[in-house]
Amino acid sequence: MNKFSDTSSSSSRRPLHRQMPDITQEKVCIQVQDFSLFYGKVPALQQVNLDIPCQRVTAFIGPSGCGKSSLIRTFNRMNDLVENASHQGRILIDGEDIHARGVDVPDLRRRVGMVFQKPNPFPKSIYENVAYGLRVQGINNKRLLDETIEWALRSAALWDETRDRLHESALELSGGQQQRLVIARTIAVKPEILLLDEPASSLDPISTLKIEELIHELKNRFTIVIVTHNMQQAARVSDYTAFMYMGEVVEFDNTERLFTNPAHKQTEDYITGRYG
Ligand SMILES: Nc1ncnc2c1ncn2[C@@H]1O[C@H](COP(=O)(O)OP(=O)(O)OP(=O)(O)O)[C@@H](O)[C@H]1O
Repeated sequence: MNKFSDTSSSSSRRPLHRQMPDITQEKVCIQVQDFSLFYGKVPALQQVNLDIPCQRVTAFIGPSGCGKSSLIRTFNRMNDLVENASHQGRILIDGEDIHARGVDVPDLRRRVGMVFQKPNPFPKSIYENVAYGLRVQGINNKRLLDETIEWALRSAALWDETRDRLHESALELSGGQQQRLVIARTIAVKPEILLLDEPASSLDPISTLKIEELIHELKNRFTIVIVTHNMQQAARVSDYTAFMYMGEVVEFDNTERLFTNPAHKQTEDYITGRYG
């Protein structure tokens, strides 16, 4: 049972019209405005509106196929790589429309880093994995590389385990270490936003715990958006949670309130395990 699993009775449920959390005290980092996404003619996201705050952890939860990954993948325009994908509406990051003409997409992907479900280290050394994005930027100064790689590995809670084997293959690391290495590689280029798409779902419980602790540490420096199937994980790591269903955001609120006093019956049914 998670710490927020005591859902309240419907008599104390908040009014259904309330959809957005009170984030007026927060600086907004990502604004999703009337955003719809289609694969061919089939809608995957419908009229999504969401303000995601800076330097907080925002979780997307919802049943399989509800559009969580599709939404997170739009934040760094990964959906550009899907041939038949199209969209309507806008996504603003730091107030700028990411689909506007002239946007530098590789730079957007540096600013908005992404970590996937399965760890995907390159078949290179630990050092060269973390150096990769820096070298792409033309940084080859050894001292600067060494310093940044140490910083990234420390930030990803992997330095102590790798400091003596930096030039060994990354593929020799365990799955959990590989996922922390991928996080180190992602943060080495100093993104503003970290997108985590089910980052722990292929890991054992100890490695999962380490990733969750890491998310807690990293949120002071990055805006984090995480997709997870695991509601306990959403409750543990996030400040805000969006519950999605069939391409729509049904409810978005601060995490504790969403799990203890959901405004919508669909949310309550999902978090109490009635479907999904
Ligand atoms: N490349 C694609 N081409 C066509 N349809 C797609 C593509 N990617 C996703 N979809 C469809 O879009 C809908 C939303 O999928 P998405 O992967 O975003 O959901 P999800 O909530 O992340 O699911 P899961 O939790 O199972 O990963 C689904 O109906 C899915 O089949």
